[in-house]
Amino acid sequence: MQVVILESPQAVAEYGAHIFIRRLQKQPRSVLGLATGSTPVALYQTLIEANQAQAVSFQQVTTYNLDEYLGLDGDHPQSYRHFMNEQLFNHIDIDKNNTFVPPGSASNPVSACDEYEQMIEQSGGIDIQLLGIGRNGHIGFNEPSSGLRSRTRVKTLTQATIDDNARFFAADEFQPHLSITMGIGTILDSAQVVLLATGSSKADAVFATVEGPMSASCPASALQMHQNAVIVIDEEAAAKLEHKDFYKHIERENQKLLTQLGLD
Ligand SMILES: N[C@@H]1[C@@H](O)[C@H](O)[C@@H](COP(=O)(O)O)O[C@@H]1O
Repeated sequence: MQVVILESPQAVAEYGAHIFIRRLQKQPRSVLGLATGSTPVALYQTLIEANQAQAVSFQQVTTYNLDEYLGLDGDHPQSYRHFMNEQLFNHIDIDKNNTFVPPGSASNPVSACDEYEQMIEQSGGIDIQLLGIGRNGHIGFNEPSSGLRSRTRVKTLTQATIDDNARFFAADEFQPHLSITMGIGTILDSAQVVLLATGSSKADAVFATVEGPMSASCPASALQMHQNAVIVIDEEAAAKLEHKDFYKHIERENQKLLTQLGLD
């Protein structure tokens, strides 16, 4: 697990975006795993700017989103499909037919989950998966107690997650308590994982993810088992890490090596 600690949320977004940009420059046909929430918004903005400056193209890209609320149609303003259109897809040269979000309004959500897994597999698997993290350590909507090898399925949201996400819904609006989410096993199958976290409200979850025991109590801690996981965080989110200085030292050494090899 590589831990990159940066000064500000903006630096986190740019560092994360450049991982995607470099990958797309090398491999324009990439399959990207995407995330919602407030954290990735600045990263998406950086990708939009890079696309508009013609530094990167999404014409051959396929995307799979992590999760969706069960019971919300893609046209619903609080659906994650709508979020992705607004925050990214409407502003880049991607073919929307190649963008996939779990179908929140599927008549049979159980078989829709299996189909989503098959579609990812048929695309050749995910090259880079972007993740945010919930305050309780969830990734996607894999809440604490999720199986560490779970696949795409219907998940019940915890009250903590419902409360955290209530800010996006009007007071009298229907807020789903169920979701469809890629499983932890699905996420671990991605060739690379990039998790972003910013702000002090994420410090406990980041600590449990990086330095806690691997446990279903903190679903993101399963990333300790991933061969290529990068955790990009700001100082506030890193505040509780015991080995913070060591991670910074490693990152400086990595950068030196990349410069020597002409790969920076
Ligand atoms: N399902 C999403 C997660 O994928 C996201 O990581 C989390 C954190 O969101 P934020 O970045 O707004 O803190 O929110 C939601 O619950």
